[in-house]
Amino acid sequence: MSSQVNGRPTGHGGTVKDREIAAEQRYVDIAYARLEEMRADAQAMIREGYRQSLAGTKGSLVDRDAMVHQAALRAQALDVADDGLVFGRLDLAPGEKPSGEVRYVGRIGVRTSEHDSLVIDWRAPAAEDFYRATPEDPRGVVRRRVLHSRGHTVVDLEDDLLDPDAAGGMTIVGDGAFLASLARAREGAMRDIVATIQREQDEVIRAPADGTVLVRGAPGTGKTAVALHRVAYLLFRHRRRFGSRGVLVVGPNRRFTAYIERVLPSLGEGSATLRSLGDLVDGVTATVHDTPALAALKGSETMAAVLRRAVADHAPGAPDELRVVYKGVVVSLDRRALDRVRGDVHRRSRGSVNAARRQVAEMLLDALWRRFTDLGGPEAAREAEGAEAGLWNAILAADGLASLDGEPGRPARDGTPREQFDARVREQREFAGFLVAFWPIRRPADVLRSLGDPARLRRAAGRELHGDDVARLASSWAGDAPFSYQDVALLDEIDALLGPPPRPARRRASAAADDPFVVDGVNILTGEEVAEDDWEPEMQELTTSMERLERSRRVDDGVVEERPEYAHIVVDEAQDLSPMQWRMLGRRGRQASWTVVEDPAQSAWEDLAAARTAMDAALSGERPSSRNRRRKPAPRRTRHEYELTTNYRNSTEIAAVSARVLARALPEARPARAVRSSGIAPVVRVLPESGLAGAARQDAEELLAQVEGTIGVIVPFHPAEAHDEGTIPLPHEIASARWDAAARARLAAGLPDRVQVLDVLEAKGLEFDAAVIAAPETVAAQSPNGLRVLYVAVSRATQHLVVLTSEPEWEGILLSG
Ligand SMILES: Nc1ncnc2c1ncn2[C@@H]1O[C@H](COP(=O)(O)OP(=O)(O)OP(=O)(O)O)[C@@H](O)[C@H]1O
Repeated sequence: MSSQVNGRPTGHGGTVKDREIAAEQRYVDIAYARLEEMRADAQAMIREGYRQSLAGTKGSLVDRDAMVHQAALRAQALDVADDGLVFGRLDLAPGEKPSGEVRYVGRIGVRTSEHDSLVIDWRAPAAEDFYRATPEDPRGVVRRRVLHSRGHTVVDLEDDLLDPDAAGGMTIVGDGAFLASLARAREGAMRDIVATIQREQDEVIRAPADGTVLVRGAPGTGKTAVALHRVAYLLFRHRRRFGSRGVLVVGPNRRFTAYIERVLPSLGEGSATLRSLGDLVDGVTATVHDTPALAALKGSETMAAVLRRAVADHAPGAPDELRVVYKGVVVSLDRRALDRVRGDVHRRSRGSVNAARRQVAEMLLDALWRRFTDLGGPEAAREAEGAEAGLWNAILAADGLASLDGEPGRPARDGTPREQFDARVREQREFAGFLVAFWPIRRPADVLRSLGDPARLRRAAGRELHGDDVARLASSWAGDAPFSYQDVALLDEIDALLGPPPRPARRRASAAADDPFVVDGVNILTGEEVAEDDWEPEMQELTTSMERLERSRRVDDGVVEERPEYAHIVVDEAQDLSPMQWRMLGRRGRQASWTVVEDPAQSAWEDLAAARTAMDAALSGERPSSRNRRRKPAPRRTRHEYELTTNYRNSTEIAAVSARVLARALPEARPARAVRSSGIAPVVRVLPESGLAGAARQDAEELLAQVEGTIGVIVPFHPAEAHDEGTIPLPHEIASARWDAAARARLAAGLPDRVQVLDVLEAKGLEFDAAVIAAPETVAAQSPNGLRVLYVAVSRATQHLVVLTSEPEWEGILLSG
């Protein structure tokens, strides 16, 4: 028999619950005392590592680095565990131990100095029952207890009785702390959920490490939370595999990555790389979104072929004639001849265009030699040479010296005529200058900007783009308009075509002596002076691969030299990725396993089928092709699919509003089940359009008094200003002009930080205690998938939802379906 209590007074020593809390506190104190000792050990190990480095041998340097690195990671994990170290307890049914075994679960594993377990790491197999046991399938667990702590202090408890028959006299304490924890105020940054992970979520977190895990679920079902906990799990269970090559987590925008960035460190995992789709390419940060129509164009796979042709076109400003003089004969290559050389090099060196200058030089020499022989050059040269030698011999004879032919040591006839020709041409300043201008090292950004010239873009477009599309695209890249989120994927595509520039040619002078392109100590292909001194790689200190990835080297002109590849990639909000964005991710994970989380019902992307095909290619490690020919399908990797069904974010009241929007956007889709009622009814107010912004501000101010946490004011999307030039705005674009950056800044002016004013695209993945949605009618009309975008907006709030509209029918749509 067990007794259920909700904090009933019990005379001495407070309530039953107080007594239980006090008992748990004693255990937690022991765990913290041990944690303190473990920390001291880690610090001692770091000191020992540095002491060894003073010994100074190369071997000890490596040992020292490894030791310090491991100890530093350990110390970091121990620090993280300091807050809420122990959060769970399992009482198992009596088995081998007559009274039943007790297991404590926490953020990290803690053992006594005799190696007995005090706390089990939440990711360890022995902790699985904590998340998986249910009354239907108790898995040997009689009671599951969640401990809520503040710092080192246990402040609350909540029990689940899973096996009443085995409970004996066990005390069960419970007052719905889990539901209460869902209603807590949101602080503007996502928190970990280790203490309350639910069974269906745990199955995803601990899913097999190979292949792809694909997770679907409606807003608020914990997809993001689960994906992040899975990263912590994978790094814990497969540290060698995932820790060395790294894990990449990709979110839709920077606001989102800022929102989730604390979760992994709070789980003790600081090593994963977190990037948004706008800053995946080093050196570029997207700040704007394109209009839906433009984004659809830029995101479509057609762009791959367009960019391939753009890269193969001549560089802006490239000379269209090459002239050299050899033995008095002028040899030149005209535009057609140069185009042939360029085309040949591009065909052979796709993916390493920037490093192909040597090939270009060799092919130019071939073409020049052919031209020279066509001109009858060798005979002319022989005559010129004969005349020249005769002249010299006459001068030498006058001085009583031997003739040139007899001079020892002078290889007057060094090499074949062709070799002599090449050597003389390479020495000419015109040739070296031409090479650099004809085959400059190109940066992806310059190539994309060059497509701001409609004539150039038209050449690259071939028959793949309509005239209007060419005009729209060109105007978006002209001048110094900021790069958009979709542009980042295009820059990565160009980068993949260009490849890295030639590696710095620091090589031994002896090797350089054999290189025909080193003329007078200068490499004419790179302009570098060749080092005189023997160069050997320095003794490099041991670094982790993460450090190497983060250092992914860049040369002065901004070309990315190495594109990191990861062992595991997590893609959040995957329903919004365009085919070109999938190609960008695919390049970073050819050997990777993947966790992909998505909600197709929240997709703003029109051509989902094309995005699916590109996703499949990326996930299977297929090398993207830019040709239209059929891809050779790569072997399909195992795919594990999951669906999350409970909405932990929205109150049932708000979930009902979002379900109505979903029913209009996608009648066949199923909303998730919300579990918590707030008793607060959503509000829809109808106002004249001109009053919407003012009312939104006023509502935000009033909500400040009603919620402790964050407030989101979500307004229609405003396309990048620069992209509007010269195009006639559509009716909904006129309306959206009211929500430009200046208008958003006015709306936010003077309000505290916990109020955020953001557009519907930025709101993806975020959540707030209260949300004010302005102009749903505009959001719905802004794109073919406008209703799905609105569905995202209305599903952001945990407690209060206020919608402001100028169209009276929206009141009915949102409140009564
Ligand atoms: N098991 C849980 N215990 C406590 N809170 C949870 C749990 N699962 C999810 N939550 C909370 O629910 C909220 C929604 O989670 P999350 O943002 O991961 O959902 P999502 O499915 O990614 O939503 P969206 O599709 O809107 O991006 C978060 O505040 C998260 O912390």
